Amino acid sequence: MSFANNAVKYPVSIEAKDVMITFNQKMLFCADRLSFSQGDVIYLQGDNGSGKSTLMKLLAGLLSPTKGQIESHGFLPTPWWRTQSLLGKAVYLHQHPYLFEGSVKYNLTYALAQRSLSSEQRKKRISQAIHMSQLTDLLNHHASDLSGGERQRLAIARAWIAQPKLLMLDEPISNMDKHSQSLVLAMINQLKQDGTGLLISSHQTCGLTALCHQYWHIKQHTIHTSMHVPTVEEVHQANTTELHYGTTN
Ligand SMILES: Nc1ncnc2c1ncn2[C@@H]1O[C@H](COP(=O)(O)OP(=O)(O)OP(=O)(O)O)[C@@H](O)[C@H]1O
Repeated sequence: MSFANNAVKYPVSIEAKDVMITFNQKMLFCADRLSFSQGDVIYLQGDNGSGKSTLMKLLAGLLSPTKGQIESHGFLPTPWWRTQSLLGKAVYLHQHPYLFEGSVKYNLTYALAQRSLSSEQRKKRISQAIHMSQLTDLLNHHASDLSGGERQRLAIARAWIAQPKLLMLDEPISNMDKHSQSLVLAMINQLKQDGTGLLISSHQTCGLTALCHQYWHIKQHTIHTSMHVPTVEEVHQANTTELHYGTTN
């Protein structure tokens, strides 16, 4: 695996230990140990309401666990003025992504504003993203005028440009037709090649989940981890069994 574009000496990681989260006195989920590192590509699965988005928010530092610790390793020291030390480390891309007020072009160029790249590199990366996401015809459109699928495509193109070390994608291909899905898949695959750690939630087992080599499953309020990612056939088989016989465990 190459970390060429994410030039770091040590891969970064976020670790959760003995975490539990409750809402209104009811436990949503617990987990003994979760480790999300640069280079990992993890498929996160769970029924609606099982807590996939909540887990991503915990790892991004947007929420705190009711019990347990979430630690980051290998990142630059947190600035003194930041009270929540996890914020800004693992980037969380919401399934209904927030876009900046302004054009598609502005959204894509702003992503690189804080990175120390030469203007030549900056231009190259932006034009590559525009090409990969096929947003050329929409560049001057206002981001708020885009369709749901286009918004997601733009948000992923923006993340591709910014190239975070750890990126969590919440249902990145929901709302998308096959063509958009394949564009997004290519961008995510390239992030994977560049060593970005990816945690991807999806309801479908598909080309996207086939990129993953770890599996986190939220089932019965517990997060189970495995190095085996279920195939489309295995998921189909499990669903058919549950439909016929009900869930037994
Ligand atoms: N801040 C909160 N306060 C109270 N309950 C919350 C809060 N955030 C989430 N929940 C509840 O926690 C449960 C899990 O929500 P979450 O969005 O994490 O599930 P999910 O697995 O991502 O669902 P989906 O697949 O439908 O997107 C839901 O029942 C939700 O209503």
